[in-house]
Amino acid sequence: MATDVAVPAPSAAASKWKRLTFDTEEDVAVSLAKYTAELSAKFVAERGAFTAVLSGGTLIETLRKLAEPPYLETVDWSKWHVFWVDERVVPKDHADSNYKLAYDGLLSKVPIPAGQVYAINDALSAEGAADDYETILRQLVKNGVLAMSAATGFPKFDVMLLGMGPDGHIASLFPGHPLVNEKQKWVTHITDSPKPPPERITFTFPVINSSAYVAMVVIGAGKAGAVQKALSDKKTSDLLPVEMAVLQDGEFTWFADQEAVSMVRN
Ligand SMILES: O=C1O[C@H](COP(=O)(O)O)[C@@H](O)[C@H](O)[C@H]1O
Repeated sequence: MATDVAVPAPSAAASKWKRLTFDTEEDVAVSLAKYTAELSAKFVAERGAFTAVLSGGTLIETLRKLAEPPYLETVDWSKWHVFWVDERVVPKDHADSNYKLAYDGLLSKVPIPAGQVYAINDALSAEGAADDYETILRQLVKNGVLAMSAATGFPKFDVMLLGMGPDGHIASLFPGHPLVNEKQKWVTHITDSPKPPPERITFTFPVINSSAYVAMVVIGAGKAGAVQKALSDKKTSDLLPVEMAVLQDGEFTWFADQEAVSMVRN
């Protein structure tokens, strides 16, 4: 059972925002698969392609129902283009790789053409891999696969399916780290991530905030403190990264279980 709350986000008065709360993680997984499949159908019909950005972490497990019937058969996987909002700079077969996590949990089970899955070049340094990934994105904009936001001048992905750490970090944008203030680059790198492994690449806030749709998926009591702060209408200057995700011209949806919103006052 979902509780659907659609109110202006305290930090995003101008952007569309809603919170969907479910009794269990299983219910979140059911709704997230439906949401993603519906967006895929919408964008494939409108523009003949669907650009989907994944995070690592627990998000991939909660996406599991997308690789099951009916979506396994009904989604037009041939039109999908898959990206990572962040990636650890490790070999693609390493246990810490976000690519490996998504491959094992989703991509190996659905028929997305291999050339439309944009993993990082794991032979490069963190800086080199970030520059290389941005170059690939720029080429996809030229090809018309990836849209641009008229509002921001940054790429506009059709959907970003994101998780959040217990500290409120999203992508590899961590609380108090200078990377949260990057305003020019599309993709940047970090060599001192407070969460291991230390070397990562990450989309920047201008790119995240240019998305058409963002699903922020939060499960479990470990996320409750950050969820409470993010959903509070009392904003302080020490914004968590998740509070800096404010879409310019898109729709932001929280998918939460009861435990994750257990500290939120309705
Ligand atoms: O390190 C990372 O952590 C976040 C959150 O992960 P979770 O396991 O707490 O859901 C994830 O979204 C990000 O992609 C990943 O690199």
